[in-house]
Amino acid sequence: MDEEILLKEGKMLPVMEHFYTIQGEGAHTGKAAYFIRLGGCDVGCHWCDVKESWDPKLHPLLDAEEVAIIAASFCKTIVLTGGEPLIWNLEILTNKLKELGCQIHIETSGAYAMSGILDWITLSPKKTGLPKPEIYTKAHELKMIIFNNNDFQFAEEQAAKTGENCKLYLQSEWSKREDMYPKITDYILANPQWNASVQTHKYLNIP
Ligand SMILES: C[S@@+](CC[C@H](N)C(=O)[O-])C[C@H]1O[C@@H](n2cnc3c(N)ncnc32)[C@H](O)[C@@H]1O
Ligand SMILES: Nc1nc2[nH]cc(C(=O)O)c2c(=O)[nH]1
Ligand code: SF4
Ligand SMILES: [Mg+2]
Repeated sequence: MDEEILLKEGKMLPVMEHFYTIQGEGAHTGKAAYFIRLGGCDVGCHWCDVKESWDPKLHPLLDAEEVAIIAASFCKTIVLTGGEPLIWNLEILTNKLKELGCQIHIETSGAYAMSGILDWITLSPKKTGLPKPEIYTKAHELKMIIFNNNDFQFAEEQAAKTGENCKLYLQSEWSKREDMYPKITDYILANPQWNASVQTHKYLNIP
């Protein structure tokens, strides 16, 4: 079968890397998890910390079920990330992970249609590629990146679209952390429905 069909069916996926580490961000910070990072993203965040992921052609096409088997052999908490993982059909990968007893988390901008079985959805909306409307009420946590002062307003606009049980996080863009965490702190103290998220893995020097 040709590559295009295998990708469309989700039998093969462009995998940039897969690794066992500790979830560094959001509600599950501190939890051991196996990360599967899929290549491909056209959302274009100028501060993206994984620009090497953007071109899907640079990453090998791997058999989705084989990757699932490797991941589940390390840990039953799996984080799908990228790149933008929802560019791809996640059905075969997530069906296999469920068969193997995994809880499946996803890190997504929400800019593409949902697919597969997802137990925990971390939605991180971007102005350059807004989420599809259907994902807002499905998200378990909203993680807004604060790069400048205008991003607080954008965070509120996005939070207004989420469901009532969605946890709300503000996370500084990494290079702006010294400027932005004091502002994020003041904001959260005045608006305690928000929580702070920090990229703790970057302090721990782990992947
Ligand atoms: C690399 S993205 C991959 C998943 C998906 N494309 C997304 O943006 O949600 C994983 C997480 O890292 C965040 N992120 C990316 N670059 C960052 C940076 N420079 N500082 C802080 N967070 C960043 C994203 O907003 C997202 O929550
Ligand atoms: N440790 C660790 N935690 C993370 N949480 C979200 C990440 C991502 O790049 O999606 C990430 C990552 O790259 N490493
Ligand atoms: S959507 Fe995610 S992977 Fe894509 S550029 Fe933005 S932060 Fe990077
Ligand atoms: Mg990361």
